[in-house]
This record gives sequence, structure tokens and C-alpha cells, in this order.
Amino acid sequence: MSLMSLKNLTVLRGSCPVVDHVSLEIGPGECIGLIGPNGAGKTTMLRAALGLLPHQGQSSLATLTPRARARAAAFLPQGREIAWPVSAADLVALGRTAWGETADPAHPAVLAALARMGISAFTARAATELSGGEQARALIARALAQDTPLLIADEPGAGLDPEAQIRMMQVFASLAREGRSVLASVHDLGLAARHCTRLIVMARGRLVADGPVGAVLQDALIEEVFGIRAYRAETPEGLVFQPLEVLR
Ligand SMILES: Nc1ncnc2c1ncn2[C@@H]1O[C@H](COP(=O)(O)OP(=O)(O)OP(=O)(O)O)[C@@H](O)[C@H]1O
Repeated sequence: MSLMSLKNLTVLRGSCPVVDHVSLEIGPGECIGLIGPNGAGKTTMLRAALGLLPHQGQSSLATLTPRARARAAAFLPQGREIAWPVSAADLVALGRTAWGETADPAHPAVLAALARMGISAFTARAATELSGGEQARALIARALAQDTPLLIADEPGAGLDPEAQIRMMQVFASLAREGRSVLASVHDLGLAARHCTRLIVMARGRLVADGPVGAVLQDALIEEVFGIRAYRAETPEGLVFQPLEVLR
């Protein structure tokens, strides 16, 4: 079963392809890190895949009706603005509207999402009065409450402290073990190495690597794509990957 299929997805900015013939399939049970340097095309690719940007090629999600798409994939965009002073619980409950339900803050999926992101203590507070990191966690919880087979998240760890980042990656990995899938753009290669089942690498609009974490995070690729050298060790707890220095 495919949760998302891209075939030659291409996005032009003027005459320049910022996403260039990207093809990939996402099946159930995958925790996928989308990595690549600034400007590689990650955000553009995610938004085009969701049908939010004009594109060439095919995306299985882009052809769905908005209602069907909201039930197939939750999306956490890079911009994190919360405009209304609704309670954190009500904000998270908005994730349920994808299913034609009223936003019930006592819905089990809402309570589970709040607990998973460690923000059950803030539920009554206006979301606009949460700290930046707490707001980010509430928005991730809203996407989790949507309870979709696929979660697409654009830099979900931005602004989170180390505990919240690890907790978030553990949640994503546990979703994958439950048979759902996550596609998240991440800049922290160490977190990606530790928690993802698969890495997709973009550079200059192209998909340059796609596979199991250990196979993708090879010295030559890291050097070429990111221009850095990294420490890498297989440990009983899995792959440890630490960027060390700039090479160019
Ligand atoms: N509206 C736009 N008009 C023209 N160029 C754009 C526009 N939006 C993005 N770009 C360009 O497209 C390229 C890809 O941008 P994108 O935001 O997808 O990169 P990214 O991989 O998500 O980067 P980052 O890691 O910095 O968030 C960049 O060169 C960017 O400057």
C-alpha cells in the first residue's frame, strides 16, 4: 500500500527547477527524514507533493479532494503562527475537523496527542501565551490528533529543546512501528540517524539519495552534499552521527 507516490515531481521558479524530477514512494511503517542543505528544495517539494504549489509530474496526494487529502496526510508547515488565542486543547482539537467532527478537546486522539508531546499541563492556557517551543509542540500535537496514515512535517524540531526534540523523534518512530508513516524535513543529522528508518537526501532540487540511514549517511555523500565531515559510529544503541567540521 502506497501512502504517497511522486513521479517526476518538478517545480519551476521562473525557468529554474527548484524541485527537479523527484520520484519516490512512501509505504506504511516508515519514519523518513528528508535532509539537504538550505535551499535544496525540501519545503518546495513537500508543498508541491501536497498540491499546495503548481507543479509538473504527479503526486498521489495532490490529486485528492481537500477533504480526502486531510484524511490521508496531516501537514505541519514550516511557518508556526498561531493567530487566535484559543486554548492549547482547542488548538490541538482542530486536527479532528479533517474527519468532519467538531473540535472536541476531550476526544481520545486529542488527549493522546497532548500526552505524546508532553503538553497536557498547558491545555487550558491560550495557545498564544505558550512559549515558542510549547507552541511548536502544540502544533505537532494538532497534526498528530488528525490521526492520518501519513504525517508530513517541515522542520518540526525547529525551536524545540533537546528533550522535546528527542521526544518528537521517538513519537515519529513509534508512529512508524504502529504502521503509520512520517516524512519530516530535519537539519539535525544526529537525530535523523538515531530515529529514522529511511533518509531521503535532496540537493539543488534533485533527490540524490534514498535508502536506509546507515547506507545514506556515508562520508562521501555527506562531504559532497553538505560540505562537512562527521563522526560516525555503530553502537549497540544504533548509529551515532555527529557533524564535526566544515570542509569548504
Ligand atoms: N517564491 C519563491 N520564488 C523564487 N524562488 C523561491 C521561492 N520559494 C523558494 N524559492 C527558492 O527555491 C529553492 C528551494 O527553496 P526551499 O524553501 O524549498 O528549500 P529548503 O530545502 O526547504 O531550504 P531550508 O532548509 O533553508 O528551509 C531556494 O533556492 C529558494 O530560494
